[in-house]
This record gives sequence, C-alpha cells and structure tokens, in this order.
Amino acid sequence: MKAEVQSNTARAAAAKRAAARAAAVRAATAKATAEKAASARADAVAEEAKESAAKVAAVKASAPRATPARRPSARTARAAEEIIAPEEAAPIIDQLSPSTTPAVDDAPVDIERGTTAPIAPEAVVSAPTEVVAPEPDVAPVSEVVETAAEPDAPAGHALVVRGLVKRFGDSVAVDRIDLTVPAGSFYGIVGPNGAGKTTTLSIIAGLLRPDAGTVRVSGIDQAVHPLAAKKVLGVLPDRLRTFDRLTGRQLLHYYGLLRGLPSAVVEKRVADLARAFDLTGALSRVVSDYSAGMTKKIMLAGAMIHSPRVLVLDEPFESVDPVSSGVILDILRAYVAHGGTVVLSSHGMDLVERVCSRIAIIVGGEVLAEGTVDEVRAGQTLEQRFVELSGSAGEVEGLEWLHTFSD
Ligand SMILES: Nc1ncnc2c1ncn2[C@@H]1O[C@H](COP(=O)(O)OP(=O)(O)OP(=O)(O)O)[C@@H](O)[C@H]1O
Repeated sequence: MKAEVQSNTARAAAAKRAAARAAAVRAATAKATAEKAASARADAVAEEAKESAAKVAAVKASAPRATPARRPSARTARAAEEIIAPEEAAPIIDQLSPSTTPAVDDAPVDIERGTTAPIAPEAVVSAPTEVVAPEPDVAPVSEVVETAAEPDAPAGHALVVRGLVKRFGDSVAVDRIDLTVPAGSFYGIVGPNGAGKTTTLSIIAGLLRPDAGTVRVSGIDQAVHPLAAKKVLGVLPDRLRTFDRLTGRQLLHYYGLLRGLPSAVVEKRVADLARAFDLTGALSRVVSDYSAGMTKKIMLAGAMIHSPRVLVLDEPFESVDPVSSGVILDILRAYVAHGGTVVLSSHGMDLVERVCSRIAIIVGGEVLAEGTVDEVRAGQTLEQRFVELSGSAGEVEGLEWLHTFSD
C-alpha cells in the first residue's frame, strides 16, 4: 500500500515536471514568435516611414512658400481626419506643422480644416508610426489598388450605383438607391432638404461608407478599389472645409501636388483655373478671408485640377453669383462635351432643367423619379413635379405670434 502511494506520488511529480517543461517550451515559442513579429512590424514601419518621408519631401520641395500662420490645433487635426482617412491626414498635418515646413520667415502653415480632395494613390503617404483608428463611417483610402476597371462593368457608364443603403442610428438616410449615369452626361440629383442627396454623393465620392450597396465609378468598384475610383473623381463636397489658412494659390498647388501632378503643370493649371473662376486677384489671400462664393469657386477649381473623368459636385452653384455661375456652367458644359461626366445636386430647378440631360428626384432616401428631363417632368415643369413628389412642406399656421411684434 505504502509502495503504491509512493509510486503514485512519483508519477504525479513526473507529470508535474513534464507539464512545467511543456509550459516552458510554449512560453519560449510564444516569445520567439512575438519577437519575430515585432521585428517584422518594425521593418515595415521603417520602410513606410522612409517612403512617406520621400513623398512628403517631394511635395514640400515643389510647394509654394507658406504665409505666417498658427500652429495646427487638435481641432484642426480632427477636422482634417473627418475628411480624409486619419492615416492620410496625420503625415500631411505633420508636414505642414511649424517644426518641419520650410517657409518664408520660418513661418509655419496652419490648416484650420481638412482637405476635401480625395488623394491620388501616388500621393498617399501612410503614417510612419502611430496610426489612429479610422472613423467607422469613413471609408479608408490607403489601400493598394489596381487601376484596371472591373471586367463586368457596364460599358459607357460613368457611374453605376446599386442598392445603396445608409443608416444613421435608427434613421435611414439612403434607402436602396439605384442610379445609372452615362459617361459624357450632365446628371442632376434633386430633392427636398434631408432627402439624402449629400449622403448619396458622399458615398459616391468615397467619403462615407454605405451599409449596403455598390458604387462603380468608370467601372471601378469603389469598395474594392477605393484609390483607383478616387483617382477618376473630382469632388466638391457640401461643407466647404479645407485648408483655409493657406492662400488660394497654395491651396490649389497642394491639391495639384496631392493628385500627383508635376509642379510646372500645377502652376499653369492654377493660373488657368484662377483666370476662369475670376480668382486671380485673390490667389495671394488666405482662403479663410474668402467669401462663401469665392470659397466654393476655389474648391471647385481644386476638384478639377487633375482633370478627372467624373465630377461629383454637391450644390456647386449655391452662394455663387450669376456671372460666376454662368462661367462655371460654360466650363462644365465644355467638359461634358469633351467626354467628362458631371453629377451634381442642386435646389435650382430651372438650372437643373436647363442643364442636365438626366435627373433623379430623391425623397426620403428613395429615388421617386429618374430618367431624361422630359421623362421626369412628365408634362409639367420640374418644379411642379418636384413639389408633387416631395409632398407638402412645413405648416404656416400656428405662427400668428410672429405678427405681434413684441417690442
Ligand atoms: N452624420 C450624420 N449623422 C446623423 N444623421 C445624418 C448625418 N448626415 C446626414 N444625416 C441625416 O440623413 C438625412 C439625409 O441628409 P442629407 O444631408 O443627405 O440630405 P440632403 O438631401 O443633402 O439635404 P439638403 O438638401 O438639406 O442638403 C437627414 O435626415 C440628415 O439629418
């Protein structure tokens, strides 16, 4: 009995020793694997940092000198990250910061808000060290992409949207929207306030990620090849957030360089665009001093500087004076006549009716009418048809107190 107990104790001790040895082996293996992974990550980070530094140095070398301004604030950085993916914003903010920007009088550039221009693949720089997790709704744009169109892309279409859905909490902003925009056309999206136009255009532009559905730009799937899709696009977003502490010239210059254009080409295009948009005299002023219409025009110029195939313009004529609107229309018409495609949203029914070849009326996140202007109007004016589909607006009754003039 005693011998049996001793033998059991010996077996238990042996098992314990074996378990300890196995645990030690596992720990050693895990440590080695972790060290290997850490070393690989460090190599990758070093490689990325090297690449980023080279690209940013190229941008800085050819960019115009900056005007004196303030240091970028946390708010500035956050705003920039709202518009472009944080991993793209970080190095750009860094490179525009006082410690690194070679400027006249050693003056730093401040960027008050984020850029709205999508970044061309060749200009994208990844954050060399710490990468902030992207906003869940903001589509990442730092992936390596192929530039080839999808083989099953419908021919002759600049834009094909299918089953697009976007929810904000419990509310559905975009509800299974389908759009087909022929290449070389002027396409208008109209709808009442809150209909989902901006949300739809933001998804098309790759600035917002849909909950469902697909977007193909010139045959390129926006979700699969976001950078290639962005390269084809020029975008004027609804909110005019930009690097408004830069002068107009600097802003356009950066837009051009970020799109991968050579400095000499950018310089020429900046001059051409400024002339066309009547901004030559304002090029040396900081954009924060521009009027709303001037800001819209400089950003429109920025959206065009890389001669994209498709322009996505959210309310391009809002705040713009009639003379400038006429010029912009002429520019856009010539662009379309030469094969470009314009997709715009507008509340100007007359303008849309006059300019667009196809129209979609969106109400409550759904397309209620789509087709050629005549098809959508269905024998009425566009405004009548719009009112018919939108339903009645707010109630005017109950505001009698407004007429009592309480002073
Ligand atoms: N970031 C957001 N968070 C929550 N709700 C949002 C957000 N963006 C848009 N929405 C909501 O989605 C709906 C569609 O908004 P959207 O801006 O797309 O409308 P719109 O047709 O462009 O309107 P408008 O003509 O007034 O510019 C609205 O109800 C709006 O409140």
